[in-house]
Amino acid sequence: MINKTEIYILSGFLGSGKTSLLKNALKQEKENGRQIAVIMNELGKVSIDSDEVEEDTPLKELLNGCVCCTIQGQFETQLHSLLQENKLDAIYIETTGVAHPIEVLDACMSPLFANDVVVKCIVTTVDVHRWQDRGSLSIQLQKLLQEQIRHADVILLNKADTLSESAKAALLYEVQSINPQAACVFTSYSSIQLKLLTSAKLSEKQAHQQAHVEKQLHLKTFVYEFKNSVDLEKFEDWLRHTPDTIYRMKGYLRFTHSTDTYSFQYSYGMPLYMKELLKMPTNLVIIGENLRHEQLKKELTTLDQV
Ligand SMILES: Nc1nc2c(ncn2[C@@H]2O[C@H](COP(=O)(O)OP(=O)(O)OP(=O)(O)O)[C@@H](O)[C@H]2O)c(=O)[nH]1
Repeated sequence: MINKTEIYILSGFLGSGKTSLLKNALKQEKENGRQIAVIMNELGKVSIDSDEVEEDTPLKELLNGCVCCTIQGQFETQLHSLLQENKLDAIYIETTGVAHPIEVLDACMSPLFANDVVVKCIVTTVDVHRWQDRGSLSIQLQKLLQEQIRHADVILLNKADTLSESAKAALLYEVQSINPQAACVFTSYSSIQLKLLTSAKLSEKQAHQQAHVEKQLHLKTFVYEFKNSVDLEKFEDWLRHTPDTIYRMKGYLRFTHSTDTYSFQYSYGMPLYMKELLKMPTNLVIIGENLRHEQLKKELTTLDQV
């Protein structure tokens, strides 16, 4: 089997330490001899942080918009071309400080290449001082900080060197009450051992262990490749019975009633089908929490019968 390219999503509020983390990770990846590319997304027209990436690392910049809002299509194109032009072990994506992790994950899982990549983990850096003062932020930004923590697999509580032990304990308690599953570490200048990220089979392992006890799980993705055309009615019936912890589905499908390929989008319970002019790979990408991979596979295989 061809090795999939690992994707690491670096999330976290403005100034929380994402670029420091990226620099750190790239240095260690280089020492390990792995081939890495970087996508940097910044809101401004000019990238400042891209100078931090050495010239031999393929770099794509997405400026003047946020992956998760205005430029998702552009992001997918860039990711696709990075994957086609290079043989990569991993891609690091530094998101804007205001990106929402689910939307970024969504953008990484285009049905065009979902089978060639594996999103290893979402890492969220938290500026502990900003967190302590979060009451001064707008409600929306406070909510975003929480969401960035809630959906992370690894959380770096950064700029923690000046915190007292009791302040650390209180902080850890707060963060873990939002996200009990993530690995949480206190850091200074986002300094970590790369293993914390690369061994983040973590989320899969946790998912597996916890599937038996029905605890809340992390955000997961699942890709199914259809071999055959599908009966639309049965497909819609299946959709109606999917759990509401599935936030998003997208892909390309062929139906028994037509020779065309359809693009399929599904969010907030609403399916949308559109005729595709090109022949696309019939992948279905599913994003959600508590995804039961085996169950989904079984159900989709049943639909996928001639
Ligand atoms: N004192 C202190 N400063 C830090 C620490 N980590 C990062 N900084 C500084 O905080 C600033 C922001 O860090 P970055 O790594 O650029 O953070 P970022 O999340 O990439 O920032 P944006 O790209 O603006 O969203 C920089 O000036 C860093 O040098 C830390 O642990 N302690």
